[in-house]
Amino acid sequence: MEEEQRDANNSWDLIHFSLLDVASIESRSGEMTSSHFAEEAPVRRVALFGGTHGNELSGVFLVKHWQQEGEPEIRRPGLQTKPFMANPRAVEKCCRYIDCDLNRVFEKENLGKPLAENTPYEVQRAQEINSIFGPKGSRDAYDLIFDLHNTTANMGSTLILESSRDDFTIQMCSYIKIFPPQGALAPEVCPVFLIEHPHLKYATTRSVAKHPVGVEVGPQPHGVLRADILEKMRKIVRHGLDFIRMFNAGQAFPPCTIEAYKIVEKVDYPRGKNNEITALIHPDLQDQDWRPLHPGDPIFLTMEGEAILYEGETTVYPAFVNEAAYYEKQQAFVKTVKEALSARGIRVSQN
Ligand SMILES: CC(=O)N[C@@H](CC(=O)O)C(=O)O
Ligand SMILES: [Zn+2]
Repeated sequence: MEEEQRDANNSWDLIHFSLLDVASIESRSGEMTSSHFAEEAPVRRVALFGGTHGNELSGVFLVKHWQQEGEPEIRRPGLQTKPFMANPRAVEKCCRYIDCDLNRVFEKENLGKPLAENTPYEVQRAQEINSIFGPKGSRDAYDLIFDLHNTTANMGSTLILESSRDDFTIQMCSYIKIFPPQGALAPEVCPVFLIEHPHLKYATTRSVAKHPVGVEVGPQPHGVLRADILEKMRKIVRHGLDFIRMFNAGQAFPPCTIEAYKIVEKVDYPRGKNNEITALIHPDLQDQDWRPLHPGDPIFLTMEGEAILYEGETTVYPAFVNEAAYYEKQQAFVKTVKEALSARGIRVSQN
């Protein structure tokens, strides 16, 4: 991403940092200690999932590598890190999924369903994953899962969070975004995408862990490996693991506020009578993920050359623009809004 946006993001962070209201942070916490740090359990069991979608090859390739190499890159003192291929049958076929999207089936209902002959492969696999890394929502669940994805959209290195109340993952994102030398991925920014929403949230594979973290790096076509994209994903994982190690070792992290993009709406393509797509993503919107979309800006282009405009009343920030995997989900892009995400100060509990 370009300098301009990075500067904008940084100044935005700074403004909100200086406005940080410590009293409101304190009021969120019953457990706050006298020095204003919430104590959290150590994060000891961490899984690295690749191949949740079998054609998103950065994660597939990294997980295969880490499994072979005996994990030197991902080993950290006091941490158990497990690289894991989430959908091996889809990986083998280099397709997103076999029967249904694995990254949508982790509702409690599916996880507890008795298996039958016609149970989709991914639902069976979800139950296996839940028994290895969950059970979802229980004390026995893995502490944290990094779930590695690629997108065909120009989203850069995006971190996906599921909850605005998960101090640990917000602190981790803050560390990855802004810590020395100038942010782990400098000069690139690392947008944080929040999928918390009453209807739009989906039941992800990583949601079996206590702290789910999605890593979404693009643009990369499905079924293709790009060295630049792989390197970005790898850096995020390394810095994420460093953060966990420092936290477990007793480092305290002060309250922080980061900029996030929160999902507000999915937008479908214009469609004709037989539900066929009648317009393409407009060239002015293509590759413009995380850039402001203002009322009146073009979003689609018909075959007759007519621009279809964004008719909303407020500026939004599009993401997953022209994601290949979302044509079947009837989704051309998602609208997000900027939101400040605050976390309490945290440090590891001693008992
Ligand atoms: C392109 C793609 O697969 N994106 C992921 C996003 C996520 O992991 O939350 C998905 O739709 O499951
Ligand atoms: Zn994916």
